[in-house]
Amino acid sequence: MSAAPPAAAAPPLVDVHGLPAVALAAPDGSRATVLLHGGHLVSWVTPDGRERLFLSSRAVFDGRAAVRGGVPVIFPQFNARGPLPRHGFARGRPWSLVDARVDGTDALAVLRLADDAATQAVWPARFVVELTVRIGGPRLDIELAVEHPEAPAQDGTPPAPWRFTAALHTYLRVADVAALQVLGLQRLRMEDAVRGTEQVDLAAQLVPAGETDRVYFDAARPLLLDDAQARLRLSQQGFRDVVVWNPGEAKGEALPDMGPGEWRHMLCIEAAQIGQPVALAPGESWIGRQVIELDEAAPG
Ligand SMILES: O=P(O)(O)OC[C@H]1O[C@H](O)[C@H](O)[C@@H](O)[C@@H]1O
Repeated sequence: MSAAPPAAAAPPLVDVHGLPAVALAAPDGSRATVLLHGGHLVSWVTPDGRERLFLSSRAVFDGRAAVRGGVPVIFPQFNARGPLPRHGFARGRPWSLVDARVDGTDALAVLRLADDAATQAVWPARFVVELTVRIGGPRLDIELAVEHPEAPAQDGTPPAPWRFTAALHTYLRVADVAALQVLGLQRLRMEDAVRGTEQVDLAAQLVPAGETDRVYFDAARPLLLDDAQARLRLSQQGFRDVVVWNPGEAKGEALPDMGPGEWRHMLCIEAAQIGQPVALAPGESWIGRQVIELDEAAPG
């Protein structure tokens, strides 16, 4: 898909390891960088100057592969739960910049991905996906809007309903994955891909120990991530499920695009829609959002 021209007020694109990106700067000093490749947020810096997202030192920026870190957009299929390549195709496609500006105390960017010949070759659906990244204060707000347009495809095929799963696959930077806890997941139905079990999680907190790969379903309450450096509050709307992932030592060291030992400094807490795929008829749309806030009462 060719990139749409940015809106008049949009800042010039910057270069991130050879890929075009939009750089956001809010009046309070918070900053973010979003690659057009994948609509991929790769950096979020809070006003205190601290990077809050993990980005692998060996991330591949070749304009095809998914970047290891930041916030990959997973659409229209989560993981291997369908016929498409793992995690769908949105994270490997070129998105276009629709808007980027300062809005009061915030800075925001809007990026768009629409179906084209390449997506239709693997997934015969007409779609428009818009990602809005908004920063300001100690807060990151990411919205994913998915629309089923009413118009027929270019070849005249009438629009038909389709279903998708999705996630904002957020890689949080943590001091030490073995010394943190996630609160708010108790009493949720959970699929544990490491143990191959499905159960209701009764633990008051999740303390990742080794490889962790879990889907928690119908996670309605906000989560807290406490580590030595900060307390983050994560909330979501639209997305019903939460994924918590860390590859652990053996798989983390084996990932070709993860630097040595770096798996210790990341934890993915993903706002996801997995258990109940969303069905959209022509003209319908769906919105999911993940909001991450630094709790300033905590140390760090
Ligand atoms: O390596 P990727 O394709 O980016 O996937 C990374 C991870 O994503 C999700 O969190 C899944 O639950 C994991 O099973 C998967 O390993």
